Amino acid sequence: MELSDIRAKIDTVDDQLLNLFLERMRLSEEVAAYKNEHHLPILNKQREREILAKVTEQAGDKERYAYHLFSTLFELARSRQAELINAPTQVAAQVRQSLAAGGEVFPQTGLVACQGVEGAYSQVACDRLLPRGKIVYVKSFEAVFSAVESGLCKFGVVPIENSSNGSVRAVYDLVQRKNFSIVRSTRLCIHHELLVQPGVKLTDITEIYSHEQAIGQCSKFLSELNGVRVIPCANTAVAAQMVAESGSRHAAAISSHACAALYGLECIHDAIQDSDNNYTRFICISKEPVIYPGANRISLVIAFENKPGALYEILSKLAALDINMTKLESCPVVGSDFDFVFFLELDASVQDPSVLAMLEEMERSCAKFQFLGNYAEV
Ligand SMILES: C=C(O[C@@H]1C=C(C(=O)O)C=C[C@H]1O)C(=O)O
Repeated sequence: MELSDIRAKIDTVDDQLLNLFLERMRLSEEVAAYKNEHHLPILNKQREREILAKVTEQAGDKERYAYHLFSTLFELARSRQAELINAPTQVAAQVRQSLAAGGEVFPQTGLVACQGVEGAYSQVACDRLLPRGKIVYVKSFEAVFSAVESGLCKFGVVPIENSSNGSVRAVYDLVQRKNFSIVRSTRLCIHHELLVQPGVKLTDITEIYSHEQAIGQCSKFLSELNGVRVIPCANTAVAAQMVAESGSRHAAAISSHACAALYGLECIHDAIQDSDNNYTRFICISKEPVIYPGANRISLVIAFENKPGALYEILSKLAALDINMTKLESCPVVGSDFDFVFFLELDASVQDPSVLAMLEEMERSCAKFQFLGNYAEV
């Protein structure tokens, strides 16, 4: 048989399939109305199991394809039923409230909580994110969140991920736990330097201080040094301040070029980070959910049932809308038996009704769904 003849037959089958599919969806809409009237749950696992047992038995060697096809049909039927039955989603309500709170432009002024001291990379990020904001320095990431939570500061700035060292888990944990909203983000190119008291040589150094992230980003350089203790501290700028104030001729700090001038230190090695393309992304958080004009990036935390195809189902929704995913990372839930949450970032805006509809669908189908914000990267 010619290829065109086979394809003509496939076309006929597709027509039949489509009609049957539409008929199946229509029937599941009827079921939805019945369930609504009788207060029954959408999911009926037993019924699905029975159908799967029957169709896989009838499918012979195509058993696993039939399983996949019918699992997808159930998913679509349930999703449609949820659309018809469910009360409005939380994400829709949150988006409505956030857009209303957003006003015309991103605020130009306000107090911003920033971890560290003058010269910290977070301070550079603060200047970029809110050029006319007034910085309040605090000791830890947690303290940034507390300052915003208590209303002391309108905004907080924290690092969220680094291009060579991955996500800053502590920050992701805080954003989730405390229900904060991301309202802006920025990316800084980070160059680390080794700073010492004037005149100190590399061979004099026995202790190097820096923040854990910076230590991780300079691992190659550090592995080539002998007899040196690497000591984590709160911040790269704090490390420079400590070396300056200690007056020690055996201590060095991994810190920024700006901190050398700020704390009267000398750079004896520059660009010591593993990669020249070393970027850190910082986010600006606020207590209230707000979406400002120009928002084009969405951050989410989701979790779903641990079953084959679960992640695929989520990703297929994005593919269907041609949405670019800029981040997908799985993280174990602390204290659980290998439960995972996923961090997602999308190039999308909730102003697009199809994007909002997709988020609602995700919320309905995911065991956990948290909308962290829709914001602009500046
Ligand atoms: C359509 C129904 O709702 C859901 C979808 C099913 C399906 O698509 O066949 C089966 C069971 C339910 O989980 C139903 O209850 O019959």
